Amino acid sequence: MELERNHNASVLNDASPKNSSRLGPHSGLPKYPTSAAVSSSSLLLTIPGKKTGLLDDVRSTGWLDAMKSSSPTHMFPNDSGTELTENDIAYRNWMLKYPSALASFGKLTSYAKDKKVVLFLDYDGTLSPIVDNPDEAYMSNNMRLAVQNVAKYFPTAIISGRSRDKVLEFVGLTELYYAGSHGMDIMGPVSPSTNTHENCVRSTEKQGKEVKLYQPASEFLPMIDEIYRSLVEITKEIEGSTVENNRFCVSVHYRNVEEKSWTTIAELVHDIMKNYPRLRLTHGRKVLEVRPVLDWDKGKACEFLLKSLGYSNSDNVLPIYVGDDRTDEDAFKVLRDGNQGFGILVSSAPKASNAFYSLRDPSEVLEFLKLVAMWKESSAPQL
Ligand SMILES: O=P(O)(O)OC[C@H]1O[C@H](O[C@H]2O[C@H](CO)[C@@H](O)[C@H](O)[C@H]2O)[C@H](O)[C@@H](O)[C@@H]1O
Repeated sequence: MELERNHNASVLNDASPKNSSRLGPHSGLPKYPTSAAVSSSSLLLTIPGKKTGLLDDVRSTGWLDAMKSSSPTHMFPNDSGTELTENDIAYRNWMLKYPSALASFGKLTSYAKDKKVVLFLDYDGTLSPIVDNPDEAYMSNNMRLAVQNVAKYFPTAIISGRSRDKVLEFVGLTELYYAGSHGMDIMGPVSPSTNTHENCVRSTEKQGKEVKLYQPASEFLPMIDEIYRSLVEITKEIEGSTVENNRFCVSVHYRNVEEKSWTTIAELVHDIMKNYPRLRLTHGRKVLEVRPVLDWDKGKACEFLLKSLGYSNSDNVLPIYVGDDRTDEDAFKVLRDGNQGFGILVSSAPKASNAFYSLRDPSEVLEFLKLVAMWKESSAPQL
């Protein structure tokens, strides 16, 4: 599995930022204009030529392996004093490399001293538990309150694979910044620093607030709508499958599909993708995600938002990104490579990551956010 290999290759030995000085695909006839004709051409990714046409590509390219491993079995370390299982031991060993952000909170606050903390939060599996029905992935009121509290003190952005409107509907907090469609639909602060970006426009959101909208994949909208309709059509006979239109990308869910039909679903999606060389496929948690071939992801979205906030190349900022999914790794990597903050991986199973710290599940994310707000409240100057 390519992603796993990449992560293993890029994970550093020292999981703590302490040693850091700052902190720390497809061919076929194109149906749409080629890169020369699109305004975001500088963001277009080059995808290696696809091997010619066999259906067993699905197996040879590792799609099925990736589908099977896309949502790891949950393992809960045994804290009750009884004998540890192999899984418990594996998780504990893994935590040596990715320490708990709760247990390491003192250390984290020492990095944050005299810096402006900026919080980036993924939605599904981070703020809301993973559930069978994507339309019912609600976050708890306690979580909402905790996010609202941290946002009083720190610029806070939600970075999700969902459409921006959908994630805003779930979160319901207008004081935050939002990046939907894996960062391809950003609603951020108005600032002159990002005005030079193409596809960047000022807008007024429903509550009258002036915001900046950045949608680097806007010319892909007709293509995304078209493939969404085709995916709905071809998967309609597969019991349990659902297709979600996330505006600039599409999710094909197979969480509720019997495992024996996964090959069929993979082959159907693979076949359709052959007609769309300008779209690519990534894997999430029991979901296949179709998105534009664009050099833009959650990591780029973080960089864009930091720049909009006036913090690019700043030593005085500590960005913290909390996420559970493979797509969050792009953001973890940006922070790690830039020595400019750290990622916190939400996972109850060991996995290679570019994050520095870990939290086990959304309930620990809640505790973490509460601690962050309490820390700020207790360190605020008394009037
Ligand atoms: O970036 P995220 O906010 O984590 O969004 C990633 C995908 O999340 C959703 O799917 C996942 O959560 C669902 C609800 O718990 C679950 O049923 C599904 O199996 C998971 O893959 C969302 O529905 C997708 O569109 C997002 O791309």
